[in-house]
Parts: sequence; C-alpha cells; structure tokens
Amino acid sequence: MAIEQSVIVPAYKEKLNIKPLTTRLFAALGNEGSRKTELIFVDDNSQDGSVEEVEKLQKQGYNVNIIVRTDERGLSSAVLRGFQEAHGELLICMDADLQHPPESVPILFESLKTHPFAIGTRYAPGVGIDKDWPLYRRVISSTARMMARPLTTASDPMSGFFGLQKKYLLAANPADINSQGFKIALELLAKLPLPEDSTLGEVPFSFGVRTEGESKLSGKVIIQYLEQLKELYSYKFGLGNLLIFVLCWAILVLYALNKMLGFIWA
Ligand SMILES: Nc1nc2c(ncn2[C@@H]2O[C@H](COP(=O)(O)OP(=O)(O)O[C@H]3O[C@H](CO)[C@@H](O)[C@H](O)[C@@H]3O)[C@@H](O)[C@H]2O)c(=O)[nH]1
Repeated sequence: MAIEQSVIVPAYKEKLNIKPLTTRLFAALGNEGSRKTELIFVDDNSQDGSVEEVEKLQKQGYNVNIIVRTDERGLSSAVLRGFQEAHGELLICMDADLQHPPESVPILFESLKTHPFAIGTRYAPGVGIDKDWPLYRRVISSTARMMARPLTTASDPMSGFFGLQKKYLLAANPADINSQGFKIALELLAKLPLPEDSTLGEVPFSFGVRTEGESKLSGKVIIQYLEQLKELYSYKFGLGNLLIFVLCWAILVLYALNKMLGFIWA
C-alpha cells in the first residue's frame, strides 16, 4: 500500500522516547492505518543512540526512519526538512517527548481530510495541560499565545502538534518561511496560501508532562519567537502597524504580570 500520511518528529537527544512513541503511534493507527503511514524522526546529530533505537524498530517491521542532520540545529527547520522528505499527502508534526498523545494522531489525520490545516489544541472543554507543567512555562505560553492572537484564529497557536495537506506547503515560496525557533505552526498558519473559505481543524488533546529527557526551550528560543512575531506583524499588517505591535506588547506584559501574580496569590 502506498504511503498516504507521514508523521514528522523533530528530535534532539530523545533516545528514550523513540520506542514508546513509535509503538504507541502504530498501535493507535491500527493495521490499516499503519500500512499507509510513515514515521520520520529528524535528529540533529544527538549521538545518544537514537539512530540505533530506530534501526531496532525497523527490524521489528515498523515503518520508521531517522534523518540525521549534522550541519543544522533547530526545531522549526527540522520539521520543514521532515516535511520535505515525507512521502504522504497528509503531514503531521508532533514532539518526541509524548506530551502530544500518539493516540490523538488518527483524529488529527481524520481532520486533515476535510481541512487544509489542523492543529491540536489544549484550550477546549474536557482537555487541558497537566497540572505538573511548571508555572513559568504556563506564563510564557499564555503570554506568547496572547501575542499571536491577531495573527491567527487558532485557539492554541503555540501548539507543536499540528498537520497540513502537503499541496499547500508546496504552493508556498520556501524563501518566505522563517525556519528559526520553535513556532513553525504559527509561521505556516500565517504564511501558507490556504483557501480563503477554508476552516481550521481544531483537535482537542490533553498535554502531558515529559517523563524522559529534557525540554530544549531556552532564552534564545524566546528571542527567536519575538523576532518572528515582529516579522509576522509586518508581513500581515505592514510596517506602519508597528505601533500596534508595540501596544500589544505593552498590554501583554501587563497581562503576564497579572497572570503571574494571580497564580502566586491563588
Ligand atoms: N531536531 C531537533 N529537534 C529539536 C530541537 N530542539 C527541540 N527539538 C525537539 O522538538 C520537540 C519539542 O522540543 P521540547 O524542547 O521538548 O519543547 P517543549 O518545551 O516541550 O515545548 C514544546 O511543546 C510546546 C507545547 O505544544 C510548544 O509550544 C513548543 O513549541 C514545543 O513544541 C522535541 O521532540 C525535541 O526533541 C533541535 O534543535 N533539533
């Protein structure tokens, strides 16, 4: 059976997560789903045994591959590389750390059959974020989410769990896409030539906590996000609206402070 759908996973030092992610994903897809799906890890030369782990799974019959980049680092660029190499018409990106449940992947693929772009959301009734996700991450995430509000209708534009129909990626000019940082979903949502009348697929999921390995979020990634936002505001609204950007900033800093104090006092 030909490959119709691809799951791309950016991975840096994720050896311990590779096996559980692969086995859970293919179990969730079932026999028929597994036959038409490939899983691709895009690893930035972790040298932690990830490659050997994938080779073991290949020997067990799983359709899983690993691309090792030696000349580049970064989440967004890794995802774009995976999308480039993928054989499926439907593409999904998810993290390796199991914070995005593999069991939600079939639902996201289903949504992509009727939506050009679909995104996993943590902000919907019945789902949410694990209570053990650290306070500072909640504050950063809420603030970042508010700052992206004018750019997209997505309820969770910070989500790293999303998918799209490949034809819309191919229709974009690669030079337009910013491959820095972590926020590739927001970038693609803002820049892909999606049909005007199309709606965004939103798939609620519960965001877990990482049990193996560590987050790679750093100060540099936050700065990259702010630079990306500035560029997206210019792209969408023109430089004349830089003032709006500055005002949004001021409001959001106040919002973050309020949220932080609220949490502390709560
Ligand atoms: N290849 C590659 N992969 C990377 C790199 N940096 C991070 N990754 C991979 O990208 C995924 C997410 O990175 P984490 O460092 O685990 O991010 P996080 O703190 O859990 O935040 C994630 O979840 C948030 C909520 O959905 C997202 O907002 C955020 O963008 C990210 O996806 C993981 O699979 C990680 O190995 C890199 O430089 N290169």
